[in-house]
Amino acid sequence: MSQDRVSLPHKIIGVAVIWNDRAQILIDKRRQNGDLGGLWEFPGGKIEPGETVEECIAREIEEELAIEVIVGDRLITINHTYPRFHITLIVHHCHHLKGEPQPIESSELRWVKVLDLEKYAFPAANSQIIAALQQFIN
Ligand SMILES: Nc1nc2c([nH]c(=O)n2[C@H]2C[C@H](O)[C@@H](COP(=O)(O)OP(=O)(O)OP(=O)(O)O)O2)c(=O)[nH]1
Ligand SMILES: [Mg+2]
Repeated sequence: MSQDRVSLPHKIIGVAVIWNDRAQILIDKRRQNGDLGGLWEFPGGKIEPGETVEECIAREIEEELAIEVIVGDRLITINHTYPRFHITLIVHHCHHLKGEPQPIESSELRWVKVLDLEKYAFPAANSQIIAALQQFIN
């Protein structure tokens, strides 16, 4: 059977835009192997059953980066279809509280200004997040 639209898996992801006190955002580089390998992203991961998006984001950030954040307002929700799955990205602003971020599940971390985000290669779904951030700072 061919993989038509409706048969694709749907991932629902909590995504963090983590701000520091210098108005920079934390981005991570996905490992080279696997889906969207080598691209930069905002930290986050799948919402587990029974979990709110805020709980998911706080948990993923602890697991992926070993830091504590305050999860704040929602920036945007994006639906996107990749060749092999559908994705919903629920993106929240977060504030970095404590801990030095560690690249536990990624190959690299970087604090960047919103205006520098365009220098990094992100997955296709992220262009709407970056546009929302550019609007947010204006
Ligand atoms: N965290 C995060 N994921 C993103 C972004 N943009 C984007 O397309 N994604 C996609 C990549 C992944 O397919 C999914 C994130 O879920 P995940 O971190 O649990 O997935 P994964 O591919 O690393 O692992 P898995 O599905 O094999 O368990 O969302 C982004 O900015 N941040
Ligand atoms: Mg993840």
